[in-house]
Amino acid sequence: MEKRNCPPSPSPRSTEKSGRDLRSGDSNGGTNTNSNTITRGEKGVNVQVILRCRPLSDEETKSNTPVVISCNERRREVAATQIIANKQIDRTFAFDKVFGPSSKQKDLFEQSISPIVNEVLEGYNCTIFAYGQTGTGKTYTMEGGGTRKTKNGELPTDAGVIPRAVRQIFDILEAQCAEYSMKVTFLELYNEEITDLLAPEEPKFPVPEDKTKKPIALMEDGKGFVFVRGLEEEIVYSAGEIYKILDKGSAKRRTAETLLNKQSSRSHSIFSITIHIKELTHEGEEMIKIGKLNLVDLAGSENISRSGARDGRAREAGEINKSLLTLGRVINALVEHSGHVPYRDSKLTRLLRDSLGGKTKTCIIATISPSVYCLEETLSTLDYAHRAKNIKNKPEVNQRMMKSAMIKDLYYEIDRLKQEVFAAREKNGIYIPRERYLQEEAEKKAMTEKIERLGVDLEARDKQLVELKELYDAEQLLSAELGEKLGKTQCFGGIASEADNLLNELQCSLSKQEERLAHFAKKQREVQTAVGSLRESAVNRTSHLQKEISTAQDFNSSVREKWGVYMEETEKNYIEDTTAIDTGRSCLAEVLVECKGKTSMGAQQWKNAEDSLFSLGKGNMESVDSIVRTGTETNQLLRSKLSSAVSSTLENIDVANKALLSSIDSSLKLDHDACANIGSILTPCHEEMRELKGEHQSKVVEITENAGKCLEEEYLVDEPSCSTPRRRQIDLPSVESIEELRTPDYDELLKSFQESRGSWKQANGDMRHFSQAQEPTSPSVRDSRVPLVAKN
Ligand SMILES: Nc1ncnc2c1ncn2[C@@H]1O[C@H](COP(=O)(O)OP(=O)(O)OP(=O)(O)O)[C@@H](O)[C@H]1O
Repeated sequence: MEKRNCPPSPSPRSTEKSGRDLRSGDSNGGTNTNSNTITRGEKGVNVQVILRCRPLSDEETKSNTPVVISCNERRREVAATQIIANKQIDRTFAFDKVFGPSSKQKDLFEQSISPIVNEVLEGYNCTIFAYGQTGTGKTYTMEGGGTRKTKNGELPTDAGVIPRAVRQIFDILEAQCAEYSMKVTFLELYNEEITDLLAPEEPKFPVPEDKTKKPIALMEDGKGFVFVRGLEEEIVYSAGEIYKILDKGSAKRRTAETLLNKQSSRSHSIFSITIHIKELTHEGEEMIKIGKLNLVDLAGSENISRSGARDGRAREAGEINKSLLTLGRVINALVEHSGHVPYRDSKLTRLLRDSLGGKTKTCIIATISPSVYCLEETLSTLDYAHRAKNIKNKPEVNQRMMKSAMIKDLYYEIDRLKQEVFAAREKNGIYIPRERYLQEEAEKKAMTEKIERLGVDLEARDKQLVELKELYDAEQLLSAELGEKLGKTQCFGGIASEADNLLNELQCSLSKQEERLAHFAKKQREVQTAVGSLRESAVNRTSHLQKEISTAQDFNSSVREKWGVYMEETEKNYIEDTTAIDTGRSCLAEVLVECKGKTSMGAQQWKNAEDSLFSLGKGNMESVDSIVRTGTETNQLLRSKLSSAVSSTLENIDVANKALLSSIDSSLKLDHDACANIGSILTPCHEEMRELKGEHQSKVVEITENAGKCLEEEYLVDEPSCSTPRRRQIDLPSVESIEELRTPDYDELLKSFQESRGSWKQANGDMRHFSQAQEPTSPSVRDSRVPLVAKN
């Protein structure tokens, strides 16, 4: 809140550290001892002011932001520390209740708000404001933190005043088994325009954001009560629904990014809960008790330029200031008991008129930050809130309504709404019932005529006034002349008394003229005031009508647009449906034709069967019988034969199966034995082969060595020695020796092998294996042996 917007607060009695300045300011002569009981003076009840200081945010803690606020909850005091000219100065403020940085949502509600909610249930109107700089926790206090889910029906710990109040209302009413209904409204005030935050989302098509939030009008009824025309009222059946409504409303709330708080809300919001409770009088008459709770979350009260808002939001800044400024002025006027309280200067104060000096019970929750960087704003908030403590309201319980009267009222309301709906549905252009439109037009005309008449009257009276003034001046002149003459004629006694009389008469007439003149002047003033107010109300009504007409036109064009789209869609669907129906119809016809053919064919067959049966039945009934009988007998015979054949076959199969199984068993056994034999033969063979291989290798080495020697000794190339060499005896191998080296053929090899094995087996005494190995039965055995022998 800008300093210049603040109401001029009494100069603080600041002290240095040693002394403390307690600014109780309670006009009733001291601080409230019981914060829950609002101080009741002769002239009314003081507005209750609660102070809440939020904790440092994580970022502030990380950056070691110095704390300059200390809260003493027990003494209900808040102290702000300032350093001025190197001196520490503490300024202390007392409130009805103080909640420090570690205070819980639950504590604040139970200690300060819960009693107010009880009073709402008693039939009072109550208002709770949250006032403070952006980011100090107004929304947190009113709505709650981010947690939206309820656990086992319990509210989350960070739930704020609104959900807790609703929960308490439901709990109490249900415990009392009361018959009641509850409805809520949620509106936003931004740039002096009111928006319904619960209005259904109208446009299906992309519409600029501002158009979806149509401003709605603030009206005054005949008794001077302010109301918001056409505001959506949602009936609530459970506390849980409130979150949905809050979410719906909050999503619509305008927020703009500022340097101080990214989600800083630049608008005021008013959430109202109205409860109707049925009561029975002693006489058994049904009465309705009505209580209303307004929960107001004001826009950030800080200095706009400090928050970083720039050109684009100049108007916004101005308008927000306008509302808060007027709020401050209203508070000032109330505190100072000025004759004129400027409620009408802003919509906020018009809407909350009854909460400020009216019949409503009011509580202000002032929120502050503990940071040194917010000290200026904090002091401003503390001053503001402290000053507001002196406002006195005169709370009154709302008059109970007779149920029957209320029902009657509701019927009227329903009728009015029906008319509006009808007009909206039927008419093109203006969406108010024709009757009302005509009435308003007639009123407007009458008012214009009245203004004109009054204007003419005023002119005539002006003329009259001028004439009277002239007359008065002439009389004054005459009186002066007569006075003079009287002086001259003093000596003449008779003449003097005559003149005296004349003078008296003249003075009498003069005073009469004066009276008439004053009367005319008063009349003229009255007429001028009446004309002024008529003119003002005419202008208001005209602008209101224009607004309504433009809203209606907007609505009309959007409906037309929707209607166009709807017609297009319908036509498309109609064409699609017609085609589908045609296709279906032709398919059906085809199927029907087919069915018909099949039916007639069936009928024909049926007829044929009938005919043949008939002819059979007629002529050959007996023969048919005998045929059937013979057939049955033959059938039985065949069946018995078949069954005996089947059983004997099955037996045979069984026997054959068994034989097959036993032969398979013996074959398997033989196989097994053979495998075992082969295994026992193969093991020694393998051993032998290894030995042979060893021998062969040593032989190969020997041969290679011999060949080398031979080459060296016998076949060296002769080198020239220039002399005739001595004759040498060359030792050539004989043909037989060469033949000996040749590999014998397979049969011979086999034979020699068998002989060698025979001698080996005999040496081992295993005749059985030997005899079996002599004649290899399986080709695999032979195959595996041949290459082994050939290799070695
Ligand atoms: N008493 C508190 N305890 C814990 N966190 C808090 C408290 N008060 C505020 N905060 C946190 O501080 C941040 C700002 O709070 P909030 O949005 O309620 O401020 P505000 O005054 O409503 O701001 P604006 O004017 O921009 O709407 C939020 O993150 C909120 O959770």
